[in-house]
Parts: sequence; C-alpha cells; structure tokens
Amino acid sequence: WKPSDFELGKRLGKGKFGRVYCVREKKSGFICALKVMSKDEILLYKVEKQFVREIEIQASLRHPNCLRLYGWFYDDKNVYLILEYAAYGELYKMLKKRKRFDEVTTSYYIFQVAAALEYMHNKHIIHRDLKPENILVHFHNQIKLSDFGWSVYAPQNTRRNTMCGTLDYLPPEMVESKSHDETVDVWALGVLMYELLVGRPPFEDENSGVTYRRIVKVDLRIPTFISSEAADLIKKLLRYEPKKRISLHNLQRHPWIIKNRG
Ligand SMILES: CC(C)CCNC(=O)Cn1cc(-c2ccc3c(-c4nc5ccccc5[nH]4)n[nH]c3c2)cn1
Repeated sequence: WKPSDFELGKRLGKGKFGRVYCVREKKSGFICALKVMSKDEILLYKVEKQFVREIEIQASLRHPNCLRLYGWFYDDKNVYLILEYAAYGELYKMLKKRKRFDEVTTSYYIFQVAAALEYMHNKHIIHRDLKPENILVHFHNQIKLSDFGWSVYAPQNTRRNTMCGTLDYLPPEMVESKSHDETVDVWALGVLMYELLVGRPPFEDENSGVTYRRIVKVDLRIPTFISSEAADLIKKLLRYEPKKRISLHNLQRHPWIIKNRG
C-alpha cells in the first residue's frame, strides 16, 4: 500500500498519536479510516514497543465488535494504519450530545461490549482501557471496540503502571497496585454501564484523591431513575473482590440484558 492508493475524505479526528481520515481505496472503492502517525512522534514518545504490540493485538482480533486493523504501511515520514470505518464515530461524543442513553440502547451496547471482551479474554487479551472514547458506533447501533493501546496478554503480574488519562475506570486492585487480571475489564464494564445510563462515571470527583478513595470504598450511589434490574447488574459488576464480579458469560444472561434486547 501507499498513500496515493487512497482518496482522502473528511478528517475524523485527532487520535492521541495521529490524525484519522475517512478514505476510499481507489481500486475497490472500499471506505475505511486511515490513521496517519508521524514516525518522530512515535520515537519521541518512545512508544514503538507499545505500538508494535497494539498492531499485533488489533490485527489478530476478528470479531464483529472489535474494530478491524486491515493493514498498515509507512513512508519516510509517517506510519499509516488502515482501520475499519465506523459510521457514527465515538460513543463518547454521542453520550455528550445526548447526556445519557435509555436502558434499551444501553443494554444492547453493554451486551456487545461484553461479547467483544469475552472474545478477547478467551484469547488471553485484557483490554484495560475500556471507556466511551475507545468505543466506536456503526450502523444499527453496532459497537466497535478500539484503541488496544493498553491491552496486554494476561496474566498481568503486578508492576508499576504509569496510568495516563482518566482514573474513573480503574478498579480497586489497580488503584492499590495489586496484581490484576481480565476482571479489570468487567469492573470497567460496570463503570461504562453506569456512565451511559447516568451521564457521568460513578466515582467521579474533580479531586482525584477523592476518586481514588471512592473507588477503593466502592462508594456507589445509583440514582432512583435507574431500574432495579439495571441497578442489580451494576452492583454485580462493581464488586471490590475481582472474583466476586459477575462473569461476562452470566452477564449476557442477566434479566436486564435479556429483557432489553428486544
Ligand atoms: C498502534 C496502532 C495499532 C493503533 C491501532 N489502533 C488505533 O489506531 C485505534 N484508533 C482507531 C481510530 C479511529 C478513530 C475514528 C474512527 C472512525 C470514525 N467514524 C466517524 C464518523 C463520524 C465522526 C467521526 C468518526 N470517526 N471510524 N473508524 C475510526 C478509527 C483511531 N485510533
């Protein structure tokens, strides 16, 4: 592949390490997202190892709810990623616009994210960075998990994790730098479900020390407008004990998921 194989379309956004464009591959007319990352940025941020691991992980994933990485190429200045195009963009932007989602839509989103996570966990891959910014939406409310920058091959033993970005999605064991495993994604799914239904994450506070304390205390307050089945599932996801969290298998059979999947 080379850049001139593609017709440049609208700019889709600025990722952490690059610019993303909607493009059309000239010969086939295929629409995809082209991510352009400057080589010296990758070298500057010393993320080439994470970058290679992310490419390996994303290229190996084949699931309707995991964003495809079709291929990649580079020239003297940039690295180019040929990624699947999601018609409606980031879930995060949709959430900001709508304030919060209804329970039917949210349960369909949570069901799909759980299916993608179950698929990844079966391949011993932990996502570790589940949040609305990393979830893209396609036609018919189809969800695409993206940005496997923090994904690692389990089991993950304890190591100092330089956490960048939001603390809101961290489970107690990561806040307390204990060892962690796939169940960190189950906790994050609980945070995601709460945020989609309520419009803000459950332990949010402008003071990150307070957020830390609220996470390790599991200081969870569920608003009354949330249905009792939804509240039941949120409580089963946001358990302090990793082993006590509901499994992704059982989540897909929870009354709130079944009832709302229509
Ligand atoms: C190191 C390398 C392997 C990283 C691989 N993973 C990524 O690059 C993750 N990533 C995906 C994207 C991305 C961003 C936006 C889109 C979009 C998209 N569609 C949109 C529709 C309307 C408005 C915005 C849209 N963005 N489709 N596919 C995308 C893919 C950016 N980074």
